[in-house]
Amino acid sequence: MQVDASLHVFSIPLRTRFRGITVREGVLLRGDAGWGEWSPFLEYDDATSRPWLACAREAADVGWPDPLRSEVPVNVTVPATDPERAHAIVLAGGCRTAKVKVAERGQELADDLARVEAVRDALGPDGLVRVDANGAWDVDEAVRAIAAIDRAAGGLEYVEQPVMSVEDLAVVRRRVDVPIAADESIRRAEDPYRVRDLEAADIAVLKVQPLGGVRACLRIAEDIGLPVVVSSAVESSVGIAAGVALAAALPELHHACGLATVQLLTDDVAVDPLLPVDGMLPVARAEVDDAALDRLTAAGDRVDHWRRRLDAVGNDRSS
Ligand SMILES: O=C(O)CCC(=O)C1=CC=C[C@@H](O)[C@@H]1C(=O)O
Ligand SMILES: [Mg+2]
Repeated sequence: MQVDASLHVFSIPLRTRFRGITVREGVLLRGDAGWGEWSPFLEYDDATSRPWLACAREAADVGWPDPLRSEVPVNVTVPATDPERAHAIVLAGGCRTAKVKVAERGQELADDLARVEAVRDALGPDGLVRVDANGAWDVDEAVRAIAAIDRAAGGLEYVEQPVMSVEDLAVVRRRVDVPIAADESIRRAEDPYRVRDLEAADIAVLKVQPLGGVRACLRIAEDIGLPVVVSSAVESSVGIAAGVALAAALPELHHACGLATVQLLTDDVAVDPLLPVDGMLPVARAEVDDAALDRLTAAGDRVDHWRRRLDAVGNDRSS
């Protein structure tokens, strides 16, 4: 049993391995405005994890700006899995846009081509296919792979972070016809605005936890001057609600968002999990389900781990 009822450590297995993880852990914090989620990935250091905490505190203590829309279009997220599974995930997802992971370590370009072909087959000709390489290619690999994947997909909406550095991103953007989206070049960069200054991307992917919350992201969206795709960090519905709040408060939203990732989890902490209906998520806070909290409570040593981590990040004032 946990002592502090306003703090809860959860552990939820994933359906399919995603970004190297099979279980999602994090902390739910309750404040005057409701629940917030703090779930920096396990390998992140204290400084990297601090904006994630600002996002959780905004949710718990203050709440979010008023929404400008009542629902948000989303993509189904397809892990770097085999074509049959990718096909089934897209069919089950019920979305018109699919985001497909490519360039996974240990796989070949042929694996990516087979996966995007299967995704296109499942979506039909009118759906949109986008891919995310998480910066795994060098410039020449990216140029070759993007052309091949674009053909296999029957046309790509965009490619997210094909190469890691923002300088290389700018070079790739000038050598391919497919639009470029920046993710790590914004959320992991010392200066997110170099993407704008180097004209390195056509689209900005914004994630509320790594970038410090809804208000912080609204400022970035305004200053960066690019169309925005709000994407998740594979949170429970409590964390996803913050991303939905950002997508709902953006003055303009032209693309589906990467916020349907509760589908990647085997369970959730909410009474009504934030799952898409006809490719749309409702703009709503997640109501936490006490029975789910009990069911999904992390083991004692993991609770201790997260409490220590929270103390370190909360008390560290070095930046
Ligand atoms: O954007 C989506 O469809 C889902 C979220 C997603 O892809 C990611 C969430 C968290 C970590 C990342 O590896 C990954 C991404 O790079 O965008
Ligand atoms: Mg990405």
